[in-house]
Amino acid sequence: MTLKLQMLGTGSAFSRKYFNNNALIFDENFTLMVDCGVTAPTALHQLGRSWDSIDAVLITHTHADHVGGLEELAFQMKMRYQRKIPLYLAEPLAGPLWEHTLKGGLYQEKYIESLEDVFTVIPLPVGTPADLSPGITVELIHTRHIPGRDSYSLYLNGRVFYSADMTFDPQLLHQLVTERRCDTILHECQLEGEGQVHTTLSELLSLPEELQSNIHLMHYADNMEQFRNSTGPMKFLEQHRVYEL
Ligand SMILES: Nc1ccn([C@@H]2O[C@@H]3COP(=O)(O)O[C@H]3[C@H]2O)c(=O)n1
Ligand SMILES: [Zn+2]
Ligand SMILES: [Zn+2]
Repeated sequence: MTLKLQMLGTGSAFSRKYFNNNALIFDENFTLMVDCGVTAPTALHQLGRSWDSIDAVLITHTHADHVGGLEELAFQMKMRYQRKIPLYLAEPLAGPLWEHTLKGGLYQEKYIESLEDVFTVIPLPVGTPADLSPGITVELIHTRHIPGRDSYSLYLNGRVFYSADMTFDPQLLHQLVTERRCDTILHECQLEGEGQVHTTLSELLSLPEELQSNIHLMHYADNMEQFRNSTGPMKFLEQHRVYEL
């Protein structure tokens, strides 16, 4: 079975052109949504897909460009489709996701009083692969993003690294490629300025060229076109295009 990737959006948090950096990862049998930001409902609509076509959602961390569409997903599944889909996430994210992000919009006495009332909440282990479907395996890797907040990257099917939001970690990238057979890296990329909470293009360009040739860039700003010829062998992922992983 071929694993496929379709980005619902490829933009940075405040992008207006490219939408939030959310993904569909799918094969013939199963569609996983990776992060569900503010723009995810519109992105799905533009693709002609309904919420009902999503089998599960996975959350990497609780910034709005990654979880801001979950309220609609929860309401639509609960009221329109009468379904509870799996919500995969690292266990430390579950409390904050409900208490700090979703409760304000979703809470209803005796109807929606917890995350479990709208999703089948499935905590994922960190550092150990878990089967989400017969063809999709995910290992969470705890990575640095915002001090004092948990955030996770994904290692898919033992060969594809999905950075989500993270600061530069060349050691991890080297280790994945040299010791763990990683052949595809989908990496966030801050095009300009210092990388306080993200990984910059300059940092990625400091990696060996062979490693760069495995990297596809995402989570980029609206002036991406200005950098088209400045990324070495790295290519920008495009919103809505279907890639075989
Ligand atoms: N210390 C911080 C915290 C946040 N931010 C910006 O807010 C965005 C939240 O979503 P993101 O995709 O993680 O990108 C963050 C920064 O743009 C930032 O630039 N510096
Ligand atoms: Zn983000
Ligand atoms: Zn973030």
